[in-house]
Amino acid sequence: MTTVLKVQGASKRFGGLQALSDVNMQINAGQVYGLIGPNGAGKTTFFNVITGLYTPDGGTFELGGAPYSPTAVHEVAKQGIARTFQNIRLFAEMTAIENVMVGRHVRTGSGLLGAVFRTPGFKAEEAAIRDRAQQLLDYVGIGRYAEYKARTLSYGDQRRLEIARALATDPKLIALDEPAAGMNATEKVVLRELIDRIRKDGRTILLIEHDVKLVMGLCDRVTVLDYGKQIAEGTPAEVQKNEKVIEAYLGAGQH
Ligand SMILES: Nc1ncnc2c1ncn2[C@@H]1O[C@H](COP(=O)(O)OP(=O)(O)OP(=O)(O)O)[C@@H](O)[C@H]1O
Repeated sequence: MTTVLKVQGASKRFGGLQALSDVNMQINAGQVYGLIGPNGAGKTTFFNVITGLYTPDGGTFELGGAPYSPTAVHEVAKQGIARTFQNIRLFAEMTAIENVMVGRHVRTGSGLLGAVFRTPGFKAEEAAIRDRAQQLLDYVGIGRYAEYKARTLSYGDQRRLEIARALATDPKLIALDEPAAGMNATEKVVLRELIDRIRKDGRTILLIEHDVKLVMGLCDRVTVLDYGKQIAEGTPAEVQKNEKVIEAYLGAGQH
């Protein structure tokens, strides 16, 4: 089995607060891996650390068998981790397809500056990139909105657009930060089908999610954080029975 992401001893402190202490994670190719825990447990901090948004205080990081140092977001994207955000971060005034095209430029020669200045190299690549972006919009189910401004899409569709943009970088690992947040039951079903399809198409997914039903239904393995510590790791069935996990959730007033 190929390991896609291997993290050992990830730690991050904010002043007096140990937001992550010594967290380990191994995600194998083709897995959907869940990261759960009560509010403030450190899930987003972990995402921010592995994607280069926060500099870790400690830890070793491997992606696709090679060490990587998560020091800059752009470098991590190039290395092969793409992510979405809890608070959607799209270019609101750009069209859906342009948002995906920006994602694709991580993988092309002319880069974002080429896109901005429309260099000759950029123009040559643009048609192919646009085709690929349209395919990705179709893939996530919002192809008909390609020319709509991102801000005019429904919340659920904006989340799917973020996933399309992440996929555009051809990532080794796609990290989804609460993709179901704010979605209604019907949208959640569609999202679940999409994540399942992404996995079947050979991608590896790391998922932060509050919707425990969604996590338990989708994930192969789960890590549970509480106050920055990893209190459980295992299959959804194992984790659900774990006493520490039950306590952590009840203590946080969640069920
Ligand atoms: N940039 C920061 N500066 C200071 N403290 C931070 C920062 N980012 C996160 N924290 C703190 O670290 C702890 C973990 O926060 P984090 O956002 O990672 O939790 P979470 O599990 O993602 O929570 P939620 O489910 O509410 O999103 C919290 O106590 C939070 O206040």
